[in-house]
Amino acid sequence: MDEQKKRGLLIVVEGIDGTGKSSQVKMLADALRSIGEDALQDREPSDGPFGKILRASMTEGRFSPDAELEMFHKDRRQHVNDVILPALEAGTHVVLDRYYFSTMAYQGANGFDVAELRETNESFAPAPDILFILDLDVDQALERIGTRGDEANEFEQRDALQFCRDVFLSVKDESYARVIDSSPSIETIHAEMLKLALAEIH
Ligand SMILES: Nc1ncnc2c1ncn2[C@@H]1O[C@H](COP(=O)(O)OP(=O)(O)O)[C@@H](O)[C@H]1O
Ligand SMILES: Cc1cn([C@H]2C[C@H](O)[C@@H](COP(=O)(O)OP(=O)(O)O)O2)c(=O)[nH]c1=O
Repeated sequence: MDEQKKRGLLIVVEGIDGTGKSSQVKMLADALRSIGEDALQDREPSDGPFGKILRASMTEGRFSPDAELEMFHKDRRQHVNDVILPALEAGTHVVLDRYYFSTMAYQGANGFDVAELRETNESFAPAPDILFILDLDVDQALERIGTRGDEANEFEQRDALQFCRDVFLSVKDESYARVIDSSPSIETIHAEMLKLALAEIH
């Protein structure tokens, strides 16, 4: 009997802007493929139709908070059904840059109830097999993304990012969560994440 193909792992990378998510997701997916694992690198907002609308709105003008939240949920439903679940069932690991924890954080900072956001998302989106929480002091993160905007904008941005950092850390005790200090070098962080991912895969 041919061996049942093992289901892929959903590996999620979260953290505030500037913690190194995009860098780490690419390095981890590349490293897994280099050792013969099937791995898909992906992101939310996704590259699907609703994700494209959301990304365009970041520069062309934001939706109202309610409309934006609905669009994130539409994007995630389509992404889960058409991309994530099929890949996992085919035995492919999905290494994801942002997921519903970012909804809890950023739409939570926008006034929505964080617990409700989690409940709504977990009613249709599978929990991750591993969640890497890239953690970094907000001021260090702002240094990295180089946005030293005008004073008012900076305080507002800093407060929102602190709220987001606290939301990400609020799930650190879940069995699938791994908090990663993001102040060391990119290579040091990558080595730690790869080791933790391989421990779950094998
Ligand atoms: N561990 C790190 N140490 C120093 N700089 C980093 C580190 N990780 C990422 N960076 C830099 O910070 C910036 C944001 O990285 P990026 O991967 O885009 O983060 P994110 O996707 O979380 O916003 C980039 O210029 C990147 O080179
Ligand atoms: C996935 C997701 C992202 N976002 C926000 C976080 C980012 O500011 C923005 C775009 O995501 P992204 O392209 O990852 O921006 P960045 O490179 O700055 O991380 O969308 C939400 O507000 N809610 C969500 O559910």
